[in-house]
Amino acid sequence: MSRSPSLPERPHLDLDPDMSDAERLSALRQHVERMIEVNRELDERLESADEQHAELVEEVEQMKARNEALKTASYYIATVEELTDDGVIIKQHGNNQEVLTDFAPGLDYEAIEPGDRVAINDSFAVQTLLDDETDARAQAMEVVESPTVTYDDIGGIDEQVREVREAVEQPLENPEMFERVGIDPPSGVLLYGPPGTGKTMLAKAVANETNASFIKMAGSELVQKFIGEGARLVRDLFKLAAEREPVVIFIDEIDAVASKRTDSKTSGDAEVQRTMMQLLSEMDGFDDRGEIRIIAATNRFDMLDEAILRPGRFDRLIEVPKPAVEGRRRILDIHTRDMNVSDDLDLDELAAKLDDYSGADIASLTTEAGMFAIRDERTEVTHDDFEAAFEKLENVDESGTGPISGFTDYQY
Ligand SMILES: Nc1ncnc2c1ncn2[C@@H]1O[C@H](COP(=O)(O)OP(=O)(O)OP(=O)(O)O)[C@@H](O)[C@H]1O
Repeated sequence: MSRSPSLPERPHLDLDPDMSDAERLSALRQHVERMIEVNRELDERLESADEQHAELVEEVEQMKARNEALKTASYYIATVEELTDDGVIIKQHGNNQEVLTDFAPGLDYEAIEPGDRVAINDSFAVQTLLDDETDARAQAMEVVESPTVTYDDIGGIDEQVREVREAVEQPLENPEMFERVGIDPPSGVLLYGPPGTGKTMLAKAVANETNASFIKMAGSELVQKFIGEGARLVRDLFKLAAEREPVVIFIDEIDAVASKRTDSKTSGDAEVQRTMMQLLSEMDGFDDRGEIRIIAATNRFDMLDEAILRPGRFDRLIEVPKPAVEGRRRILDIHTRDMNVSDDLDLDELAAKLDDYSGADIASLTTEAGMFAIRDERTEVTHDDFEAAFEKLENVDESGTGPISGFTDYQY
């Protein structure tokens, strides 16, 4: 907005004592005329300032309304195809529907170009331009430069740790070994098993031990939260990985994007298919990708489309089960090692009774036991606290509202 020019100068009346009456009269007349002129100029300025004020008030109202709308509504994502005199042509992601529409009031349409991604509302009006920082890419992926989880933090699944190290660590650290032997390293590793058994930990630990970055993407989010963007995000995921080598890509809940084909032809299914095809094509072009290893996880092995299990894709399958009693004992050890526990704590006894508990369940149990001590204003956690925590979690489970991940339904 341009600044207003300075105000007109106030007229000055200069009367010389030697002036004749006629001269005085003429000077006064001129002064009055000049005053009228300045007054008129000021009136005009005032009017235009009023107009500007009204415009600004309207703009603020529009911004407020847009802000509110942005805060409350959920939008669809579209790409701008063309800006025409009649409006803007956009193509909605997901269903590829092309629509001639308009911009919401107050949107700076000059900043928008074909190819830009925008958010549109139910009536297709363009609500906002999505810039790279608010981009779904940033939200959909968790990037950890150097994860801190180590193999020592993982209990009860030593054999799985060994297999993952062999499939992921060796190709990253010792690629020439595979060349010399003349075999391709396993392409992708698929960890399957019930929730909360340490699959994510395992992927993070292997990234940590190989000094690789860790990029996580959740399959369920791809299809539920970033509707219409799945394929693009998968492409972005591999692009980002290539920028960050060495890197471990972790795709959690891969069943959400790679489940068996269903017969229905809904656009949702087509979208999931597109996302999976993109994933497969990225994996097929994987050989020459250098130091990128890919690990996926699922609780629903039975749901997976066989296409993703073919050689060159997820060709190393590792089952991560719930821990047996020795595993539970080890996990209890790990989760109590930084706790201030009393001498009476009998972890063997606890491990024996935590039948069907996952690692995540055991982690909740130890936190819960600590909470009992805190409630009693004690700093030492006793065996009874663990018993009380156990009772509580068992009851929560019976009422069906529990936080216990291992007790959720799964098939694998
Ligand atoms: N084997 C284990 N050893 C030690 N802690 C474990 C183990 N498994 C799970 N945990 C605890 O449970 C938490 C969740 O585990 P994690 O996210 O690795 O499970 P997951 O198998 O990836 O689960 P989901 O299938 O639900 O994604 C961990 O942060 C850790 O505290």
